[in-house]
Amino acid sequence: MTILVEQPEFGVEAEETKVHVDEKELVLDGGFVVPQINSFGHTFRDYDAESERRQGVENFYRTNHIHQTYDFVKKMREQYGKLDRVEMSVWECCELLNEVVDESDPDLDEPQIEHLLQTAEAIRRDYPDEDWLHLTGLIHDLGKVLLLPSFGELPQWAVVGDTFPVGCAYDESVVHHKYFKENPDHYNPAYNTKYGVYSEGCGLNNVMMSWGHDDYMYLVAKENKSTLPSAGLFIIRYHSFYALHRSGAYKHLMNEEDVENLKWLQIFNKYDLYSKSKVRIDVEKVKPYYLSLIEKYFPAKLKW
Ligand SMILES: O[C@H]1[C@H](O)[C@@H](O)[C@H](O)[C@@H](O)[C@H]1O
Ligand SMILES: [Fe+2]
Ligand SMILES: [Fe+2]
Repeated sequence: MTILVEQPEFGVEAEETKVHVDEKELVLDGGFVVPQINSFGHTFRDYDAESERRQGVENFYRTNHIHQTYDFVKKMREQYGKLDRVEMSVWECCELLNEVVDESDPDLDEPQIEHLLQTAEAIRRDYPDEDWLHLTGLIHDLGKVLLLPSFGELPQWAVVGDTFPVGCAYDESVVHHKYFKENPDHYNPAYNTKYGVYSEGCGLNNVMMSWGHDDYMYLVAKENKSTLPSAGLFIIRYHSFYALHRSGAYKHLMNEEDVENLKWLQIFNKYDLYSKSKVRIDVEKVKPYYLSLIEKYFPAKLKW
């Protein structure tokens, strides 16, 4: 089933999506209600709104932008590519996420497992036949376990937040862009031009993204031979790449397959972002369904 609304153009906020307008909220034809405000009374992804989370989120992005360099990402990819830390199932990993708090998110202070289930269940209601997309919703943020001791206890700036390419100029649409002025790559002529070390249409697969939960979870899914379709893996890998999927930056690096997959990512993003709420999901009730999907698309035990 398809959502019978036009997808917003790049850079156009969801409020402008052509849907039924009901004073405070928007109803997508599939049934999903896009709220106008988050749990803190602000519009979503408003990084300047005065709220209890604002300063912490800005500090987070400052450190993130200073430290995410080309060399750092290369090192992390090599290190984590070994997948030699933990062995466990996908569901065990979901349960671990209960311990995790994300300091980069202005819209959410609930335990992460709630967010996973809220995303997955909202997608399931509107796209009942796309079971791969339900599972993608459930697992897209599992990479945040990198914050936990057995996964190397990485600092928040190396795990969460929006992602962006390294090895070429940092685009102005990246949240709190000004802090890149403190990043050494910003002054390196090999890395600070539009293309940097890349070329027109080279494909995102050849681009190094800032290191975090997206790229890590993609690696885990791919190396453990998940049978999720390419769009599912793409969503996991680039769901935090707002500069691309919301602002349309870096499109010159995409190839044809990326263009196709981006359509699914933009659908997914609505559910990832706007399902964040205080409404709890009954974990035990939905667990059997998700266990059956995990069994369909993943081996019983994965290397992490
Ligand atoms: O703060 C959030 C959070 O870390 C999400 O998991 C990530 O996907 C978003 O891009 C980011 O804005
Ligand atoms: Fe995420
Ligand atoms: Fe998410």
